[in-house]
Amino acid sequence: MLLSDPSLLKQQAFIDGQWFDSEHKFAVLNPATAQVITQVTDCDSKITEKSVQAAQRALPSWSALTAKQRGAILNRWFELIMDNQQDLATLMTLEQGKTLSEANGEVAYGASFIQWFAEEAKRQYGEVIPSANPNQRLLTIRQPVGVVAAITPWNFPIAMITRKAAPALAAGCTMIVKPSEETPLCALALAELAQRAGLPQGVLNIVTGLDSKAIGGVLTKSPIVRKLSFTGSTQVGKLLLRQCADTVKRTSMELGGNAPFIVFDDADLDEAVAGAIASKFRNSGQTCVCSNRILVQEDVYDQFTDKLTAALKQFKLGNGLETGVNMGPLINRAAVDKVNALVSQAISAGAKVTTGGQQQGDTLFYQPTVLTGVNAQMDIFNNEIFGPVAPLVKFTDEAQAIELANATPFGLAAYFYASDMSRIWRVSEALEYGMVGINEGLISNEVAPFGGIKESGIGREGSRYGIEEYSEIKYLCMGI
Ligand SMILES: NC(=O)c1ccc[n+]([C@@H]2O[C@H](COP(=O)([O-])OP(=O)(O)OC[C@H]3O[C@@H](n4cnc5c(N)ncnc54)[C@H](O)[C@@H]3O)[C@@H](O)[C@H]2O)c1
Ligand SMILES: O=C[C@H](O)CS(=O)(=O)O
Repeated sequence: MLLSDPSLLKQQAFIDGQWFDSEHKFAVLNPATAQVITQVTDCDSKITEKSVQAAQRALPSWSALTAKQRGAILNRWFELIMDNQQDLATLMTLEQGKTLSEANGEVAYGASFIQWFAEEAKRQYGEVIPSANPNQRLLTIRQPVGVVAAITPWNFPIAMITRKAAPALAAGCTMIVKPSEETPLCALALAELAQRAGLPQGVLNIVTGLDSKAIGGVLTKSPIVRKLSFTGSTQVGKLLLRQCADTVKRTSMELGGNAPFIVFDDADLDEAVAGAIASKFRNSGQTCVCSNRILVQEDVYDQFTDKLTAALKQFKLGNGLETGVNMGPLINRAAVDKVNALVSQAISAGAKVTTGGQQQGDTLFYQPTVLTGVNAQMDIFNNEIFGPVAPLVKFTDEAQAIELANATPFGLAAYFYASDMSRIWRVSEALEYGMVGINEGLISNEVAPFGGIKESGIGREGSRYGIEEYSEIKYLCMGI
């Protein structure tokens, strides 16, 4: 085994502080080799119901702790995650495929949310409101939402869980997490370290299973669950929003993206190429904030294309465990098929390949690819690629760039490179997105509000706003 602490490899669900087995299991595959890593408990609706009951039982005592007491346990969890960073990164590369260096980065990024919200817990202030009635005194207090369910994706198997669990637990909530069936191992290892940190039983529960519809059905229909925090595709997000309506749950939705990356004629082209590579090819193009359409002003289009193509020809595709590999495989066959279909349709509609454009044999590896001559009528312009393909679109002026950038139902992240300050203000304000990178391709961190508008989501994660998603404001009116 590749782990220095093999006990971090867990195969059972984590419910009510116990490792929970069942007769049914499912295989976790290594996308780089197609080999089975291990088998994991396949939870059904009944087991999911047990996790909801466990979270409900744990709520009174957990929420009764002071914020400082909860923060101390979260800080210990943070320390244990960082102490075991290498093993967690190895587990991540094995089950998700990203390179070890990216996996190490994600472990630290994921842990940073726990460190941040361990402190934010202590700053959940209420307020005294000047009364208009001399016989009344008015104030507010903050209280935890209660039992929270989280459903998370495979592309960031640690960070997408801690970005929810950290603020929820800090606020005094208890949580049931259903990780992606593609990447349950990191979630279970997080639970093991939470238990070592002293997190009381039932506060955090991990329900692993193939039947996400059944598990999600229990979590969305239970009146005990007061909030659903979902990260995943817009299609599933819409479904879950509908399912939450019957019990009027609070929701946080971190959904799909279709990020424009605009290169104006006054951009530093070398900086723009570096930013495009960082925002497009991270995690093999499988992030919600990946550049999905690269819009380049006509005067610099050919120069930018040549620079980007030359840089990508240096990329080394391979098993993320190997040193020197820049990019790993896609997560599964469906992901490769989707990228193949989008590239084929673009080429048939007139796009040209300057590098890549091929799946590597019958594997899950797809070459880093640049397409030129892409237009807004192509499927690749209007769909989230979720793969290592950079479609280049030529534009004439600023107004056309903004129109093209805003021409999708999504509004998560956008990027642009320019040097004129008036343009930077105009474009920043005109882009219909929750987050904008200006001369920067990597924008995610624990201190800033992460989230989208339109069909990219509801709410924010990280930052001082992230904990508000897990607390309720109670108004107290005191007659005197
Ligand atoms: N906005 C963000 O912060 C963010 C972050 C990461 C990923 N994403 C988005 O997630 C997508 C890729 O992740 P994915 O393939 O895991 O997404 P997905 O929507 O297929 O799955 C996400 C999670 O939902 C579960 N799920 C699927 N169908 C369900 C159902 N009917 N009921 C209950 N649960 C269900 C899955 O098992 C998984 O745990 C992309 O669209 C990406 O943009 C968004
Ligand atoms: O896939 C979306 C995640 O939120 C990625 S990150 O937060 O930008 O690392």
